[in-house]
Amino acid sequence: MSFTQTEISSVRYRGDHLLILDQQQLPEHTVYLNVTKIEHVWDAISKLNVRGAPAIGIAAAFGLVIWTKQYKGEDLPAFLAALQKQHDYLATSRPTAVNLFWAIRRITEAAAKAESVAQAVSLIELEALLIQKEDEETCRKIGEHALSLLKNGDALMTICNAGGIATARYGTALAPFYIAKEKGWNLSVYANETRPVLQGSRLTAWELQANGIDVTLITDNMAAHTLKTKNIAAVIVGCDRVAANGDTANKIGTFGLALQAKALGIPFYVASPLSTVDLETKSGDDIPIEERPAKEVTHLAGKRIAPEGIKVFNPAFDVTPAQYISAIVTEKGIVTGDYKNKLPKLFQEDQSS
Ligand SMILES: CSC[C@@H](O)[C@@H](O)C(=O)COP(=O)(O)O
Repeated sequence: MSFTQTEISSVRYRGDHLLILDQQQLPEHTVYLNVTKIEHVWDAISKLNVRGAPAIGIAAAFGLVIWTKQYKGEDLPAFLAALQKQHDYLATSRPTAVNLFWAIRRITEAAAKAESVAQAVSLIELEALLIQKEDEETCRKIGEHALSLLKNGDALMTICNAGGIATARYGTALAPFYIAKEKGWNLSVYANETRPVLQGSRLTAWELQANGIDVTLITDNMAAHTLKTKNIAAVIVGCDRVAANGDTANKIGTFGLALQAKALGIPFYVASPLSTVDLETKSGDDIPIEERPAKEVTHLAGKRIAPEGIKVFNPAFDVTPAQYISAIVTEKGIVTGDYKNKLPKLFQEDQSS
């Protein structure tokens, strides 16, 4: 199967239903789930059919949209109270990626401006469409900024999937590869397979290969050796939540990569939309880390690979302390060091522009 960046779309809004690219079936099958109910959106987020911080936010926002389309009633306060309940319900689907909470809050805030239920429904739809459109623009800008840290011919390393299918388009950490290709540059990337659920091998390798980008797959325990021997210019990763002090939660294994990069003197970059920066979370210690079912560790492709009854620890994310992060690349530019003082300034500029 081959596609271009224009065709990649993790969430497609179709008025009364959503088409969600089922990322659990990739790379074997490219299947869109037909989603007609908010409960299905909750399930799709929780079961990783749609995953990646921005895509989770987009799916949740449209989940509220399809709920409004089924709502019967003309009383605005009752509608807003019911909307808040649906907001709170979706907020329980996954805990770490702050884009989920950011997006559904934007939806309830948009609805609060309405003077009738009909107007609220229309404002909610517009807001969800805007969140999706803005994310595409944001990702492109992140890609352009990230590229300014790189040069033609560089080899990089990444983990998990922070690509087009984790966002509206382009991705965050993978955006520079797409922009580089447009410019006729040659960037190559080593993708960590990303146990336990293999977003690196199933998604990143698939997405980049389908777009003609030079990608080499490695298992997670090959990272240090690869960094040391393959002349890697930088590690670039996405993120699920950046705390006010720059500590960053991303897919489990990211912290290990940051430590390895530091030990080898290789820059470690985090690609982050401002929607993933959470100034209300003071430090990495305050970021809730999702723990997922043991079966993700004890089984591979449905086959048991560990003894029955074994104890399992399965954190989905880890936190890289700010001191290991060479730069955070946002749509508003690149921030290096002193994140605590510099990150809030990006939001101030955001409001004045
Ligand atoms: C642009 S996506 C950024 C992050 O959400 C990504 O790196 C990641 O860790 C995703 O984890 P996942 O558990 O697959 O949702």
